[in-house]
Amino acid sequence: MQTNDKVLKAFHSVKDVGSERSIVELGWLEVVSVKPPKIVVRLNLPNFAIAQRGQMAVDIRESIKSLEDIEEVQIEIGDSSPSKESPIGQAGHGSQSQGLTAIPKVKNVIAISSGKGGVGKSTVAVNLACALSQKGFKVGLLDADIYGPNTPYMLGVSEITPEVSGSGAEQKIIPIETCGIGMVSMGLLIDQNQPVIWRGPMLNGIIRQFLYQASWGERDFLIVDLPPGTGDAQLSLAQAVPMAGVIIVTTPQNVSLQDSRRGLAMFKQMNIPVLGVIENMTYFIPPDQPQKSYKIFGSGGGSQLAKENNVPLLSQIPIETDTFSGTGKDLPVVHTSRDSITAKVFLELAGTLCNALSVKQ
Ligand SMILES: Nc1ncnc2c1ncn2[C@@H]1O[C@H](COP(=O)(O)OP(=O)(O)OP(=O)(O)O)[C@@H](O)[C@H]1O
Repeated sequence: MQTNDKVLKAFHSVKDVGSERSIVELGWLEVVSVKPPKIVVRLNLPNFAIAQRGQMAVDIRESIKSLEDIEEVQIEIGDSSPSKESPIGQAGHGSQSQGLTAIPKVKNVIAISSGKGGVGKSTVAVNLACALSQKGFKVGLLDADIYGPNTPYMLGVSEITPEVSGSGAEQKIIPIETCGIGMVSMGLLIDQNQPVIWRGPMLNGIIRQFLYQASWGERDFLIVDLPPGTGDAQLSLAQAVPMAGVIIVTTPQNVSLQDSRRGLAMFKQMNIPVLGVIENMTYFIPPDQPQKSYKIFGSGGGSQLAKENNVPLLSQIPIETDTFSGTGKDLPVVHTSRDSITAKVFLELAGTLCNALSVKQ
């Protein structure tokens, strides 16, 4: 029989990246119960270390292999009681700390969100995923935007239906591997002719299925492209999985700011780290005069939103014709035109993100 002390010893190798000290020594890990073959532990992380929880969950799972009789570990986050879900619509008061389940072998879950549609959220999600993959990371992309699932088009795989492995309760969706990333889109599995009103309620249940019943395998990053706004998808995701954080995409004009503010406030309320703001369509680069740039949508929106919320402005992305995707045949600019200004901006963004999350490059 394992004692709490013996169990704690097994986790001495799980460390805070910043101080390189064990989370046991730092007092961030508590053993809640030991009932072989299962143990329950609780991670009480200070704010500055929250972004590491995905990696810590993976390391904790790895560490239990050294414990006799223990095959399963349930990881609670924060000082909450086990697995109580807040009903949709009432969450938002620290709900990211309740009953979360990490995806095995998936380290950093990053959501890409925006206040309103059409600002380039999917463009950012797809190109950021490709940029991280070009840096040598294993990257997954979950397109959770059931209202406008664009990523299959942006990756040129809209005609492909993902394969399923196993049978019965063991069935798993196999991500489509393309452009260096593994992608699963709800759009490929939900009938797009079905009225939107039916698709909304379905979302709550299936977002978990896409998180846990896709065979993601080992991924350093899982980028989640959320629908615009502050709806069920955001809440479902926040209540399911520990997230490294969320990135808010906005455009330079002030009109998109009000919606972005609302979105950002919601994530903050749910204790999800806001990693920063990305301003898309900051300036237009004419294809025939690449040395020129025009601020056709005004300026200042991204930096204002970042400043108001005390988060960094992570990146300013230009408008380039190579980035535009509209035909289902245009692959992500980071994949097709590595020398373009936009590809370089995305690669820089990937580096900034790794630094912010203390991920070694
Ligand atoms: N920086 C850019 N340069 C050129 N075209 C862009 C850029 N950003 C986005 N676009 C184009 O604008 C359109 C909308 O972009 P995208 O689908 O990424 O927005 P979205 O915020 O995800 O929209 P939705 O909320 O409808 O899913 C697409 O055709 C995309 O190719």
